[in-house]
Amino acid sequence: MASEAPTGPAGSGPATVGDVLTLDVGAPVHGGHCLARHDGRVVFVRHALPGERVRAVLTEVRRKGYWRADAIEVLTASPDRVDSVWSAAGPGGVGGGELAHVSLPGQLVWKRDVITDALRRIGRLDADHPALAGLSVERVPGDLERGGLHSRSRIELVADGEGRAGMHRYRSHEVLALTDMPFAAEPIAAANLFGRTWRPGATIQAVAPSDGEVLILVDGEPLRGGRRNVRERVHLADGREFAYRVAGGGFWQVHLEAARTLVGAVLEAAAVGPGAGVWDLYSGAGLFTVPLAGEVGPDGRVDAVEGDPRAIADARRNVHGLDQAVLHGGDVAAVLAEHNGHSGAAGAAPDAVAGPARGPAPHADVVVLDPPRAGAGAAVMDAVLAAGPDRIVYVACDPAALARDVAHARERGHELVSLRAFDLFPHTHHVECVAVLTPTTLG
Ligand SMILES: C[S@@+](CC[C@H](N)C(=O)[O-])C[C@H]1O[C@@H](n2cnc3c(N)ncnc32)[C@H](O)[C@@H]1O
Repeated sequence: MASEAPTGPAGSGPATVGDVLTLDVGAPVHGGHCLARHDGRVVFVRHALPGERVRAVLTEVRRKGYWRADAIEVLTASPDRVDSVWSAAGPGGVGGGELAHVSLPGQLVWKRDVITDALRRIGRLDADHPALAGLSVERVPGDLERGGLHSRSRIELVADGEGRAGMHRYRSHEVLALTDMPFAAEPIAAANLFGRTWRPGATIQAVAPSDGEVLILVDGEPLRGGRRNVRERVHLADGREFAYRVAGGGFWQVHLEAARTLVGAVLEAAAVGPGAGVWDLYSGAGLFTVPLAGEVGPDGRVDAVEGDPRAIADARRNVHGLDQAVLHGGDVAAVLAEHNGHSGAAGAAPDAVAGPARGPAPHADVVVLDPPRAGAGAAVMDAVLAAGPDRIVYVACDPAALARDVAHARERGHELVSLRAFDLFPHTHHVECVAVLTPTTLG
């Protein structure tokens, strides 16, 4: 049973999980929490908003570190507070809907503030850095009309001990059964995932591709047998269209509008023309590789590096007929380290799977990189800088990792010259950035 702990500066005794505190909530921080303090100690509070006063139950207590808490009662509400669009993701519920109690405009402000904070604190950008000055998080088409719901072409569920589809409780392995998943695209919502039983413990993946029927994989196997891949089509605003084969359980941008939005933003940021040399790192099934190969044309070259063999197999098919696209399978750091100091022709990059040369070309005019949440890291960033690009286009799903890599590049003579951010995960803390870095010695 929760107990009210004193909120004064002294004499509160050892705090324990379940204690309830009154907290004045401060700025949002990366991960979907807001910052508060209790007796000088940092408390990361979920389900709250900046400026609110809340009663919050402690969910994690570190003797010498920070605490975590869930807001369970709002004493003074922010104007951005709304009724949660997904109560199952509320206090004590599943993870993945940590901004469901925030208005859609408020979510954009929240995410902008988190990006700005990360780039100032971790990236060491000045408060008035031009890339931050005009930053606003862009909403993608359809989200306002749908209230930020039904935008995901992919969801993953887990069956509980009774075979009911659900998701993990936040920061727990416990599965909570659900009756729906309001972020799933309509074709997935219509697939009756919650109206049947599954093998207890099974992982259920549902994919609604832009071209074709919903695919359901249970522990990686197609529910009804047959195909494991889906077809995706990406239509750009200028009328161009690209087609892809993608492994059902493999990586593809999740929001219905994400692939189109990011390809458009990357092509604009990369600004490559015929004959250019491009590296496309963490290239997946070739979402950027295919259009970049079109931009550089037959006289250019796109070296794509990807570690997942399924994605590389799909990419090989997706770049069919584009001889200027050269695929390299393997860990990005290993492929680039192997290449370092070798010419493309003489290098021995691990598992070069297509094209005339065995390693990425030693020089790149533009490097596009789209790493996983952990970011690229120092070794990859050093290899990117060593390729001497005029532009680095960094697609980031984690503002803190982006900020670390930006700091590394800035210490080595590159500057962040533009930054866009897209809300591709409404009602969650996630946000996608497209950053451009250029050498300070240029121009
Ligand atoms: C965020 S996804 C981007 C994929 C692609 N750019 C897209 O937008 O569809 C990151 C990709 O990096 C790959 N990856 C993750 N870590 C890697 C590593 N160390 N080396 C090579 N590829 C890696 C994953 O398999 C995944 O395909």
